[in-house]
Amino acid sequence: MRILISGGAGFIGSHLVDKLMENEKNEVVVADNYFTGSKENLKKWIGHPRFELIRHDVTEPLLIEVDRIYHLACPASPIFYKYNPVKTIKTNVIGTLNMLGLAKRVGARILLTSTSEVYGDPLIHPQPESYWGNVNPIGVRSCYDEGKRVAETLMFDYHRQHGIEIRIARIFNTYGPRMNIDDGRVVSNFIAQALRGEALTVQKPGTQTRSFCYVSDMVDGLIRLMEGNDTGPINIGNPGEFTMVELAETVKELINPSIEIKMVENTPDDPRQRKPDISKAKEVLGWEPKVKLREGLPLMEEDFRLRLNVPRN
Ligand SMILES: O=c1ccn([C@@H]2O[C@H](COP(=O)(O)OP(=O)(O)O[C@H]3OC[C@@H](O)[C@H](O)[C@H]3O)[C@@H](O)[C@H]2O)c(=O)[nH]1
Repeated sequence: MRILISGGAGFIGSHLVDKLMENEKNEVVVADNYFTGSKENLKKWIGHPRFELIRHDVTEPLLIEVDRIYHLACPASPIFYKYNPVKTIKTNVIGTLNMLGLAKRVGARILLTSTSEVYGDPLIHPQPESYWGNVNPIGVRSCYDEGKRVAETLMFDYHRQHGIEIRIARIFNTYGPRMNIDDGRVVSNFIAQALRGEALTVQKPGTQTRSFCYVSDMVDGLIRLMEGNDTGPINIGNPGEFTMVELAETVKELINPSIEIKMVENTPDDPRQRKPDISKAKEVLGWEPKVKLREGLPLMEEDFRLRLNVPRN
């Protein structure tokens, strides 16, 4: 099978490449513009006969013969997606149109990685796929959450109008090795701060919650969804829910007990609670996450120690 991964040089994308390359029948093509992804994440595959890496921005059309498209391309960290919001919404809308156009032309099945952010600041907890969400259409996060909502709409319209085979995953907060050190998301920030001996920056009020999924579980869920029979949307996330203060305390305990935890200002529209209802993923995909936060954090710590050159004492 020939498989295209848009955004495949990102941290989730590159773990997906590793998993798909294990199957000798797969050929993998990655298209990435390297805005947040990097060649470094794929260096072990460069030159491999079943692997190809293209510098490509999904807001431009791509002509290529493939059987499967994993459409991941889009900056995912709030700092990066808010940096150039017009570009973010173009990536979600024009990028998804281009990927759907390609799927239509070559008859490929396409999977969109949507997001838990489609639920906005949710009024239902935990969030099932049937919940329509509580999203601010004109806020600073809208380029991403409304962008992904339009991307989901486009997927279903191409499915209904043109019979394209679609799959939609709603990804909840994901972490693991190869995240950018300066990614800006909370787990990578806290681990980098703990290793550098800096205070952990908990954004106020600190009682907001997130549920963190380790990247290998995420990749397993995405492949099951692609190869299964259900269009989705399906939540893929770990239901273990933590406040940001609890997360900071856990990182402090596991990585550097001598650091401080300080409260800092937050950004607008930060969702107050988030936890996936994964009953559909269990039932339809036979999927549930295996790696607990206390197991995943040390794996990420190892990777960050190497890249930050902070050896264990
Ligand atoms: O240094 C920090 C960074 C973040 N935070 C807090 O940690 C929480 C999580 O923030 P992150 O930036 O890691 O991620 P968010 O949950 O806001 O968004 C993420 O959600 C799901 C994914 O689909 C998206 O890729 C991403 O947008 C927020 O409440 C934020 O205020 C801190 O307390 N300190």
